[in-house]
Amino acid sequence: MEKQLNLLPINQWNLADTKKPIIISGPCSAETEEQVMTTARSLSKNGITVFRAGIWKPRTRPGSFEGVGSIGLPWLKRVKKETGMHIAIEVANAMHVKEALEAGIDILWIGARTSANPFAMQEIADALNGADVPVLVKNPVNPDADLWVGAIERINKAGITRIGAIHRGFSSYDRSIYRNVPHWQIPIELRSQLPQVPIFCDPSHIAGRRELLQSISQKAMDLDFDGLMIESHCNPDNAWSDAKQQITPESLDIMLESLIIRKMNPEGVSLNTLEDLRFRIDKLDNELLDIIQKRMTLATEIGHYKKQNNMTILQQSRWEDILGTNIKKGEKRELSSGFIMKMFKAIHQESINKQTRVMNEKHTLAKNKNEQIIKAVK
Ligand SMILES: C=C(O[C@@H]1C=C(C(=O)O)C=C[C@H]1O)C(=O)O
Repeated sequence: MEKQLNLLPINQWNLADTKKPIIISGPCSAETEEQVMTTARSLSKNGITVFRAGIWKPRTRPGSFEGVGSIGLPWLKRVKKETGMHIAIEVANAMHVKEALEAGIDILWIGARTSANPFAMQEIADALNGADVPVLVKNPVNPDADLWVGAIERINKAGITRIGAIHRGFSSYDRSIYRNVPHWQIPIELRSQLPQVPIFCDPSHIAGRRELLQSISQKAMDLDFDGLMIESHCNPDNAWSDAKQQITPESLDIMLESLIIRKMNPEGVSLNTLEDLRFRIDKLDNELLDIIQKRMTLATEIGHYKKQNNMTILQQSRWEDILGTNIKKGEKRELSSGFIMKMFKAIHQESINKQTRVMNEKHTLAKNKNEQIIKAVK
C-alpha cells in the first residue's frame, strides 16, 4: 500500500547530473589523501559527478580496517574543491552526522547495519533535524521491507525531504553466488509503498566480486532503478577493505558504457503488440484463478471426508509426491524448481487452510455442546 511522505523528486535535488542512471562512485574506504585524489580525478574525468568514500567503516569483526575517521574529511573537501564533485559518506551515529554537516558533505548515507536498528535510526534522525541534506538509506541487513520503510520515515519526520534508498542485498545463511542476496522483491515492495523514493542499486555489496557487477547493474536498470552506487579504487587489488568488489575508474567507465538503459514507456513505440500480449495474459490469469478455485473446492471435499474418517489434514507422503512430480513436470516446461516449489507450497498452504476451516466447524459444534452442558448444570 502506498504511503505519503513529504519528499522532493530527485530531479530537484540540485545534483549536477540527474540523467538515469545517476552514478555514485568512489572507494569503499578513504585510505590516504593520494588514493582519494587519484580515484576522484579519474572518476571526474569520466563524467562521474558524485564521489563516495567511507571514513567510518562498520566491520563485521574487530581488527579489520575501521576507516581513517575524521582525518579523511579534509581530503574529501579537497575532492569537492578540485573536481566540483558532490561528496557522499556513510554516517552511523549522531557524532558522524554532526561532523559530516560541519565539513559540508553533500550527501549522507546510512548503512545496512544501522538501518536495521530503530534506536540508531532515531538517533541519526534527531541529529539531522533541521539540516538540509540528501540522505540515502541502505536496506537493513535482514530482508524486511517494513523496517526499511520505517527507517526512511524516521528520516523524513526529521524534516529531510531529499531521501533515496540504496539496495545493497541481504545477509543470508545459505550459500549463494552473492555476498548479499539481492531478494529483488524487497526493493520492488519498497517502490510500491514509497513510489516517490528514488532507488539506487549497490551492485558492489550484492556481488562481493567484480565479475557480477555488470549483470546486477543491468538487472537494476531493467527494474527501473534510478541510479547505481558502485565502488571504485585507483588500485583495487590493494584496497584496505573489500578489495574483490572494487574496480578501477576505467573499468567502471567500460562497464557503464555496456549497460542498456531501457525506458518504462519509450516515446514513439506503438503499444498495440504489448496490449495484445497483456490481454492474453489477463485471460490466462482468469483461467488460472478458475482452476485454483476448482482445486480448492476438491480440497474442501477432502476436508469433509477426513473429518468424517478422523484423518489428519497433512498427508506428508501425498504432499511430497505432488511436489516431486510437479517439479519434474515443471522442468520439462522450462519452469524453475524454485518457482514450482514456491507456487505449490502456497497452494498446499491454502488447501490446508480450507481443510482447517472444515475441521473447525466441529469446534463450533463442540462449543455449542459445551454451552448446552453449562446451561444444563446451572
Ligand atoms: C488435499 C489433501 O490434503 C493436504 C493437501 C494436499 C493438496 O492440496 O494437494 C495434499 C496433501 C495433504 O497434505 C490430501 O490429503 O489429498
